[in-house]
Order: sequence, then structure tokens, then C-alpha cells
Amino acid sequence: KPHQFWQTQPMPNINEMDKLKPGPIQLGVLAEVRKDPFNLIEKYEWFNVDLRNEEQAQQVYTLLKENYVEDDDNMFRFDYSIEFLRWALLPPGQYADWLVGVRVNQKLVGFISGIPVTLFIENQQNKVKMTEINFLCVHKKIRSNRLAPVLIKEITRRVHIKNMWQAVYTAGIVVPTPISQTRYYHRSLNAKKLIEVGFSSLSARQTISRQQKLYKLPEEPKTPGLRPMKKKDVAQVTKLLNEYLKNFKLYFKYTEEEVKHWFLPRKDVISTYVVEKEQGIVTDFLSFYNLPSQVINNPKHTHLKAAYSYYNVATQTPIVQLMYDALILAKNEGFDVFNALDIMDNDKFLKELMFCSGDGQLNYYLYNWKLENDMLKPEEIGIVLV
Ligand SMILES: COc1cccc(CC(=N)NC(=O)c2cccnc2OC2CCNCC2)c1
Repeated sequence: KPHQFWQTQPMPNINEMDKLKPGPIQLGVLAEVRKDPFNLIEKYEWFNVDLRNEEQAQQVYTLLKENYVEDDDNMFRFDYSIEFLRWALLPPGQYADWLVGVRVNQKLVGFISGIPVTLFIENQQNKVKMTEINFLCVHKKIRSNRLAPVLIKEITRRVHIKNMWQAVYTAGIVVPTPISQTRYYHRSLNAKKLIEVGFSSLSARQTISRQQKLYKLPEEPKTPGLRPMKKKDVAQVTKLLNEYLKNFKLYFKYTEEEVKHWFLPRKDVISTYVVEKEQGIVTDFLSFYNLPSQVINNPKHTHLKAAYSYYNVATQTPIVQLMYDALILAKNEGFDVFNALDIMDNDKFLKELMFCSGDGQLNYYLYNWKLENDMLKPEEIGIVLV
């Protein structure tokens, strides 16, 4: 039976959609939350991962590098770096028991992560403290042991114990019940490499040099005053971001502490550039994160260097110009491709900047929450997961 696990979860399913009113589907009762971890099969044990510990970080890195998400044709696999994982999973307010590992004989064979977020859902009244779930991964060799449902139940229990009852996550697959089905797009920065690794293909009339000319970019960005973000910009970036995100039906509200964590540039992890035309006034910013993919058995290349659009706020600079500069900056940082979803205002630049649509979709999920109209359009989504 498909989705035998998901039918047991508080996610609106088809027939009961209309009966539920917007808001939590099940009201959690703290006293009823199991105090002890779920049972694991013989020899498997729970393990809280300390990402600050080099050896444990290496274990998570290797598990993901070898067993995490691949594209539909199994040609590429995400290769998150240790520094990236520390950025993604050690934000302000993180809980030590929300980085959940499963070990067998000291070897990590399963993982799932949660970070605390405050999500605004469909209006200012619904400000919900919840968890953002990510990095669910089970070693390829033990996929049939039904370990994934236990990882999900265990992190759910650890979230419930903190009196939080909702979660937000994304997945390439469709399980009950997506709140939005977004599409991904990519913009070639290094046409030759994309063809060599098989990410792009040439049609009969196309040649590599034609493609290189087609996607060629200027050496330098156009926008005057564009520069890497610095600590002194945090207050203005926080205001710009929080103001901009109010346009959407699903968004986080950021403290300055959180903006420091999520946006101050980190080499090979996150790049953020601000526009300061007039002395001291920041009017726009752009950001993209670094998520390379391992190219699975290619004679010439081991990795595809991909930049992923993060948050971009254009209040004085036209969004197309700002994102054109993002492409130039990403190219100059050595990326081969620039990826984006059709969320927020991205559809305002995807076509014009020659993004091609990818072959899959990224589904957004909200656990234990009924939306007013069940689904949101991609342009109503104001959150980017890594
Ligand atoms: C090119 O190498 C890949 C390696 C693994 C999977 C995919 C396809 C894919 N599933 N892409 C996305 O999910 C995606 C496409 C555009 C923007 N963000 C994305 O995913 C982000 C956000 C969700 N967590 C993974 C990274 C591509």
C-alpha cells in the first residue's frame, strides 16, 4: 500500500480536506509525548551528532556524500561540505538532540535534522514556532529496514517534547500532501563543463562554442555600489529582508542575530552582496549558497559547482539587473551553473536571464497544519531551504 506511513500522520488527505478549518490538524498534548526514544532494531542505536566535533562531522559528511539525494537520472549526488552543514544545522537557538543519528558498530547509517524556526503562515496572526526538517538520509545498503519512518517519528517526538507541533520541509518526491509544487530552473555559467558532465545536452543545430557565446556574461557586475555584505550591513539587511518577506504567505521573520548567521559571507558556503549607492544606505541585496554535486562516474570531472539562489531583495535596483549581477558574481566565484526555484519573485527574471527549466520539481510540506486553500502558488512561498 502506498504511503502506509504517511496515512498515519496528521497531514490533510484528499477526502477530509474540506472538513478541516485552517490551523493545526491535531492539538498536541505535552503530557502524552513519549519520554523515551522509539525502539530500534537489534544493534542499531540513537546518537546525537555534535557537528562541532571534527570526527562526527566527517561521519555525517561521508554518509550524505555517498547516500543522499541524487537527480532523477542518478548522474549527480549532492555533496554538502562540512562547513556548509555547520552553517545549515548550527543556527542560533539550535537544540543538541535535533541532529539525530543512528549508528551500528560506531558507524553512522542514518541521519535526520531539525532546526528551530518561527514561520508566518498566510497572515501575521499565524506566527508558529516549529522545526525545519532536512537531511533525512539512510545508508543505501540498509534501505529496506523501514529506518526512515523511525527517524521521522523520533525527531517528531523530540520536537513535540519541546511543545512544538508543526514542521516545514521539502522533498523531490510527492507524499501526502504538498502545500506547493515548485519547479527548479538553472542558468548555464560554464556551458562547456555542463555538456561534458551531461547536465546539458546539445541539439543537432547547437555547438559548444555557440552555447558559450549564448550564455557569455560581462566580466564585472553592472550595479554601482555592489559589494560583499559586511557586519555593519546587518541592521539594514534585516529590515530590508523582513519587509520584503511580508509579501508572501509563508515566510520566516529574522532577528539581527539570525541575519548574521544566515547572510554574512562564509567562503565556499554562502555569498551575500549588498548595493550601497549612496554613502551608508543599503537599498538591495542578493545571496546564493554553494552546493556542489558529485558527478557519478564521469571520466573528466568529479564535481559540478552549483550556486543556488537564496534570498534577493531589490527595492531600488530592477530585479532583473540585480540577478544578472548575481550570475556574473557566481561565474566569477567559479560556479558552473546557477539554480533557482520559481518561488517568491523569481519568475520575474527566470525567462529574461535565460534560465532553463529543470526536469523535476521540489515539493514544500507543512506538517500538522491545514491551509485556507490547501495549496499555495510557488510565488506565494517566501522560504528557501538548503
Ligand atoms: C545537479 O545535481 C543534483 C543533485 C541532486 C539532485 C538534483 C535535482 C534536485 N533535486 N534539485 C533540487 O532539489 C533543487 C533545485 C533547485 C533549487 N534547489 C534545489 O534543492 C535545494 C533545496 C532543497 N534541498 C536540496 C537543495 C540535482
